This record gives sequence, structure tokens and C-alpha cells, in this order.
Amino acid sequence: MKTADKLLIRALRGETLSRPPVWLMRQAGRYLPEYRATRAKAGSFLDLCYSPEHAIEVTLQPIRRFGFDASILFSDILVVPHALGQKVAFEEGRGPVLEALADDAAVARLTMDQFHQRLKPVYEAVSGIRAALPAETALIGFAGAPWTVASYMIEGGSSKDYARIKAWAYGRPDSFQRLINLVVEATAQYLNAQIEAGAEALQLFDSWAGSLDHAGLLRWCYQPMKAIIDRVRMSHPDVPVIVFPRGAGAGYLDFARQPFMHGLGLDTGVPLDWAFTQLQGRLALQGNLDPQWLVVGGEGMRLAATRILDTLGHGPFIFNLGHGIVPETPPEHVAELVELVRNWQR
Ligand SMILES: Cc1c2[nH]c(c1CCC(=O)O)Cc1[nH]c(c(CCC(=O)O)c1C)Cc1[nH]c(c(CCC(=O)O)c1C)Cc1[nH]c(c(C)c1CCC(=O)O)C2
Repeated sequence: MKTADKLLIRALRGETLSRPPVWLMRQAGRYLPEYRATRAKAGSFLDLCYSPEHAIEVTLQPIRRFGFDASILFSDILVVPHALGQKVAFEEGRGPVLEALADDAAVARLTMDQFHQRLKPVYEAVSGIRAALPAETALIGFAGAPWTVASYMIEGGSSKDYARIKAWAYGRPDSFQRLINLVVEATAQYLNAQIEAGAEALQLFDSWAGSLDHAGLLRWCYQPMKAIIDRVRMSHPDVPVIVFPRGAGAGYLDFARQPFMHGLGLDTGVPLDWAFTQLQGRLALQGNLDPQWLVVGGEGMRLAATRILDTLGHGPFIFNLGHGIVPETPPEHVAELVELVRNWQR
């Protein structure tokens, strides 16, 4: 099937389909026993990300099981700082740990010199996934957005209050802008390479957009994501992009009023009626089932999913969660959810 005919691409082009395409953020991962088996074979989490063979396998696992309309490259947003020369590790039970950037000198030591060389296994995985996917399944490439990636680079891992990154961004914006510019450049090149390897759509994850004040959201979330997409569009004008400014709140209006993207990912907190009246006329929406409904399952999950479909399914829409699947999710609940979306009719 041609890329343009795949359901995900049609929805991102603004088409309202008889039922929306469905995929789920973090659809590959620890909730699947077959993922845990491959992960044990691969070694560390980064070894898994940099092994084309294993990354292809775990990307395909949820497609085999559930037949999603789209697959997403298996990797992590933190391979970008890693490929820029920063130390990155994933510790069991602790999440990512980075050697935190302390000052301008640490930023100056980051370099693009070996960037594509280090990311070559990711590009190989993209080509391998594309070749192995069912004909109708779209392949999404992705990267973290600069604010979220920079938060890990400066905080050295997950953060409760974003005190270090905000001290830098709010206190020394010109210096912070230089780091953002580097991440924009690296990310644009990274996404272009993913497209050239076979990605048919892209998603930019700004998981911590909700930590910013509104002026900060425009400057450090909206602007850098726009700069990346403008760059990608120069080389690849036909590849649609979804942005996910998680927690943006009323700031979602800024994304819908002056869209530079095709799809807007809604987090769990976005009210459905508001999204329908204020956002959907302007671009395709994606979201936003609470991932905890997938843990709970049953009638509650079915009602919550149906409410989303009934409110947003009559315009260009992609069914997804409002954040990633959690490891406690029973795979049977995912199967039931996919079945429900497939059987829903406008
Ligand atoms: C913030 C962020 C990260 N990574 C990502 C984000 C943005 C999306 C979001 O907000 O969830 C994005 C990401 N991470 C992963 C994917 C794979 C593709 C998919 O969605 O299936 C994607 C798209 C795999 C992963 N990335 C990670 C795992 C778990 C690692 C393991 O197997 O031990 C997976 C499957 C590790 C990771 N990676 C990150 C954290 C905070 C953690 C630890 C938390 C956790 O363990 O869930 C950074």
C-alpha cells in the first residue's frame, strides 16, 4: 500500500475516516512478556536501542499481537544527548541517569562529530522495520522535543521541580538558547535521517511542556518544535508531523491557532468538548485515554474510550492514550481496546 493511503497518514492529512486509526504511545515495552524476553537477551536498555535486530523485533511485537494501524520506532529520546557525547545510562528502577550539564563549557564540549555514526544502528532499525511491517501499517519515527531533552541533560535525570533547567532558561536565556539551538539542529538532522531510512510520519514528544509558564511554553516548547519541523519540511515537505506538548493546558490553543504541524497529541487532562470546539477544526487530534484505564479495563475503560470516539471521532482523529502505556497493563485490555476502536462506526 502507498504511504498516502495508510489510515494514519490520511487522518493526518485532515481526512475524517469511518473509524479512526489507532496506535498507543509506548506500545512496545515491559507490559509485554515477549519484550521482557528480548530485553533480557539484549543486555542494557541502550544496547537494546542500538541493536537493529532487537529494536526491530520489539517494534514489531505489538503489531503482531494487536495489529495497530501504526508502529513507532523502538528507541528512546535520550539517544540524542548520548550521540552528542553526553554520558547516559538507564538504571533499573531509577530511570535515566545523565552526567548533568553544569555550565556553558559543558555545552561547548557537546559535538555533532560522531552524531550520525552513533545513530547508524537506529537508522538501520528504521529500514528493517519498514521492510518487515504489514503493507497497511504506517511507520512513525520520533524524537524528544528540545525542552524535554534539555531537562534530562541539565537535571541529570527525571526531575520533580525543574529547578536547575528553569534557573538556566529563565536566568540566562541567551546561554540556554545556545543549548536549544544545538538540540534543534541535531534533532532536525536525526529526523531527516529517520525519514530517509523509511519513517512515514513523525512525532515530537514534549513530555514536560507542562512544567513551563505560558511565555516559557511559547519560547522553549512551541518555537523550538516549530524550528525543527520547518527544517524537516525543507527536505521532506510531504511527511506529516504530530506534536505532543504534554500538559500545555490552555496553551494547546497556541498550537491549534498557528499550526506548524499536522497532528496535535492531547494529554489525558484535555477536556474533550473543549478539544472538539477549540482545536479540532484546525488540524488532526490524537489522544487521550488515561493509561490507567488500560490497567483497570472493563466497562470503565470501554465507556471512557467510547466517550473519546463519540466526541472526537467525527473529525480528523487518531485514537491513542494521553501518555504512555504503563508496565502494569494487562495485554488483554489492550486487545479489547483495539477491538473497540476498530468496531466503532461514525
Ligand atoms: C520522557 C521520555 C523518555 N523516553 C520517551 C519519552 C517521551 C514519552 C513519555 O513521556 O513517556 C520516549 C520513548 N521511550 C521508549 C519509546 C519506544 C517506542 C514506543 O512508544 O513503543 C518512546 C517513544 C522506550 C522506553 N524507554 C524506557 C523504557 C523502559 C526501559 C526498560 O525496558 O527497562 C522503554 C520501553 C526508559 C525511559 N526513557 C525515558 C524515561 C523517563 C525512562 C524510564 C521510565 C520507564 O522505565 O518507563 C525518557
